[in-house]
Amino acid sequence: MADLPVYTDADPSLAELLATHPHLSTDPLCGLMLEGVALNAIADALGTPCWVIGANTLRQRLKRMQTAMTDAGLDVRIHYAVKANDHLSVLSIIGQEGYGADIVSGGELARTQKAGIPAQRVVFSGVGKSDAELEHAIGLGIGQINVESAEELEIISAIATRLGKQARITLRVNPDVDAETHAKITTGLADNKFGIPFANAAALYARAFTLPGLRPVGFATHIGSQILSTAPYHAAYARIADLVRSVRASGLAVEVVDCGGGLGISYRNEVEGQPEALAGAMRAELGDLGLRLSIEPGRWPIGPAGVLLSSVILRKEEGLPSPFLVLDAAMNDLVRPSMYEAWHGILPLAPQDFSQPVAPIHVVGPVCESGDTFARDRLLPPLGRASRIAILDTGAYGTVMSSNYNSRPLASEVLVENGQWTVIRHRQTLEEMWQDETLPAPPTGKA
Ligand SMILES: Cc1ncc(COP(=O)(O)O)c(C=O)c1O
Ligand SMILES: N[C@@H](CCCC[NH3+])C(=O)O
Repeated sequence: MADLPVYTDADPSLAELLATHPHLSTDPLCGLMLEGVALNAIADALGTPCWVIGANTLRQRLKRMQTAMTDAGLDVRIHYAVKANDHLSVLSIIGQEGYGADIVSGGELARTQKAGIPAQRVVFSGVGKSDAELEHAIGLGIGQINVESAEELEIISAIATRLGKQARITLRVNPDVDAETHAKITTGLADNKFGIPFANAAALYARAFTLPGLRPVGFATHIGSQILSTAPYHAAYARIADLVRSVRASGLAVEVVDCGGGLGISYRNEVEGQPEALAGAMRAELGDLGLRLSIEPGRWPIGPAGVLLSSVILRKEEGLPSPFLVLDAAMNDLVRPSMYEAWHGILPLAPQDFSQPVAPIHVVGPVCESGDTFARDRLLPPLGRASRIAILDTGAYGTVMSSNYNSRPLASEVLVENGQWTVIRHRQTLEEMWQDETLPAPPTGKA
């Protein structure tokens, strides 16, 4: 793996995007295909916008992660980060394949249970777990709680004692390491809200052994998301290894280290994070300590597996320096470009569009914000009203970050598996959008 992301000024061409997305292909009659299924057929049946996830891509990428760990001689448990894509169909694949889950809320915990992932395979992270969430998790016998503050340690001890249970905990340590990613998704710097300050971790770990209702088993760390270099992983794990050695020297047992998630993918032309390099960092820094290791990947396994299908509502070019392609998908569907200036590949669906000359165009949604922009000056063939496109690499942090902004219904979702496609969520109806709202009761008497 190249240690640094490779950026060039040029956007990848349509052919290059196809080459870097092996689950996508083009057919001379059907156009763009995902895992052998024509995306136009899905859009014909369900309309757009519509999310499509390739189950085999998800399975293969998880398997590649597990194999990378095994090949490095490591015993590593994979806890899929539910926040990346929490659909029950996705979670049931995770459960069937024998992986565990990393959760950050009671809602995510409930989803893992509904999808059949045993509570013992679930790890609970997060900087502010409510009492009710902790009670539920401890009551279920959750596999591990990653404690993120001194106060939370006391709260968990009190709740577990009240329930007559032992909570298996690690301390999530903030190693103060720069993950070299977007500031909004950096979590391992000292002034980020996450984790226990490195300098306090050993003393707090010792305190955990003195509190009732706790079974301290080790440490966790997670330095951020969309990480493309292995250097930050080495730096973070080296610090955790130092911590393990020093608390062991003081006579305390350390059984596990949870190495977090964060491995990045190639959205534009970056070299994607390599599980083998991650495994190498884990082995180099933590491999000789006799620990059981785990990871919490979200984006890497599922990001590339998904696309968002959309149709062009119209083209707007009169009197403009640069034309606009207005889609029926918007920032309420996929917020990443507006929130992080994220670059997502865009491919046309029609077969003939792959051989047309390309020209720059701004690609926007219909929401009333200028930030509702998917791409600026994107080189695309001459698309117009009713043309369809796929926005790539939207399997992670896509549907889960959708909203009803501008009273736009949530889009439908499809799972492709073994050449077949199934609707896994129908487009939200207007009634479903407002079903939880109530009108104030009419006044009953005179004022
Ligand atoms: C604690 C924790 N674990 C795992 C993840 C998953 O990260 P990613 O999707 O980048 O693998 C996150 C998100 O950054 C997280 O906060
Ligand atoms: N939502 C972010 C990732 C956040 C990771 C969670 N801690 C994204 O879309 O890139």
